[in-house]
Amino acid sequence: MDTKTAQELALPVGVTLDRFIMHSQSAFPYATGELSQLLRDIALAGKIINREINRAGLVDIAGGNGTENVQGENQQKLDIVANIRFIRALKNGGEVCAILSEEDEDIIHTGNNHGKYVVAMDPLDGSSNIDVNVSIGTIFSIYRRVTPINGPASIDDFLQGGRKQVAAGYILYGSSTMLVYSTGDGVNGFTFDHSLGEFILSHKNICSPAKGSIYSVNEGHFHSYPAFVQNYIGQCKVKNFSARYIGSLVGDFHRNLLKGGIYLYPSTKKDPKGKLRLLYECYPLAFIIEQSGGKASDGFGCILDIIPTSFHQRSPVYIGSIEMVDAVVKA
Ligand SMILES: O=P(O)(O)OC[C@H]1O[C@](O)(COP(=O)(O)O)[C@@H](O)[C@@H]1O
Ligand SMILES: [Mg+2]
Ligand SMILES: [Mg+2]
Repeated sequence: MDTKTAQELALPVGVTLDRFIMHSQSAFPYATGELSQLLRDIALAGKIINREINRAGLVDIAGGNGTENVQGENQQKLDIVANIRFIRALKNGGEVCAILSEEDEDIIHTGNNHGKYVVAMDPLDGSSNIDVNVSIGTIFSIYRRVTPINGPASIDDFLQGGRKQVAAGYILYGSSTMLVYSTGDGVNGFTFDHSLGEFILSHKNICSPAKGSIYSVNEGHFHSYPAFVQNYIGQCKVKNFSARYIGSLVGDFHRNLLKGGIYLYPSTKKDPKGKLRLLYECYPLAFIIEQSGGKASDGFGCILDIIPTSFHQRSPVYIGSIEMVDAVVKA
């Protein structure tokens, strides 16, 4: 008979997100728990959206909705479902006084005027991949409000600039579901354990490798990219780098964050400002990549130093391993 120790018989389940948040909070003696609660609300919304995504093909929430968002893009049903689920979770959580979403033109006031935080979000990233079972995600960015508590939030709360984010992250709905975030003290990743219904710490203190050999860019637009980008793509081919592009920013970003690589969405003749949105795509991922030792540039300077002027403004973005981002802007 093979006798096992208690430890072997009952392997620890690992550190739950809840415990990790509590532990991180205890490092800040004056913390009052609102940001911790907000992170839990985001995790809850992520679990609900994950469930909706997993069963989208079984219930009638797959495909287009026949409506357009403020960007003039055709909304997928899941774009709208994810948007509603996130807004509801943040409203009910009580810590967020206002939300800016890719799917809505203007600020969404939650009615929690006592709330200290505002959230900018891309509820469903990689919409073109929803119906074809390719990884998609949610991206979020959190600011402490600058307008007085107990009054309504305003545009000033959202146009503070990327370096004023107090936390940011994403949820990746892929072969596993992961929540990756930072509160300015390193980057950690949590994998969703369906059987427990818990996010469990699986990637502690993620560091972006300084070098990489993966480049992610839509080469279909090659001829309308600026010369330095065309040069850089040429250099990647000469060096036999691997081209990996799934068309979901969160999925491409996450792979390159772990393995080393660069994601590029340059300006094009059609979109001189690029495609991606500064406040809820570029800023939050730039926050994560800088916290992990990588870099995010618009081709001229750091993404986090761009002064924001409008809710849905776009920016070219080159993000990933520091030596690769330095190389593209010099190409
Ligand atoms: O089809 P393209 O032009 O390569 O663009 C793909 C990019 O656009 C996006 O889908 C934009 O995000 P949304 O899906 O949230 O609108 C990114 O996820 C992706 O990297
Ligand atoms: Mg997006
Ligand atoms: Mg989106």
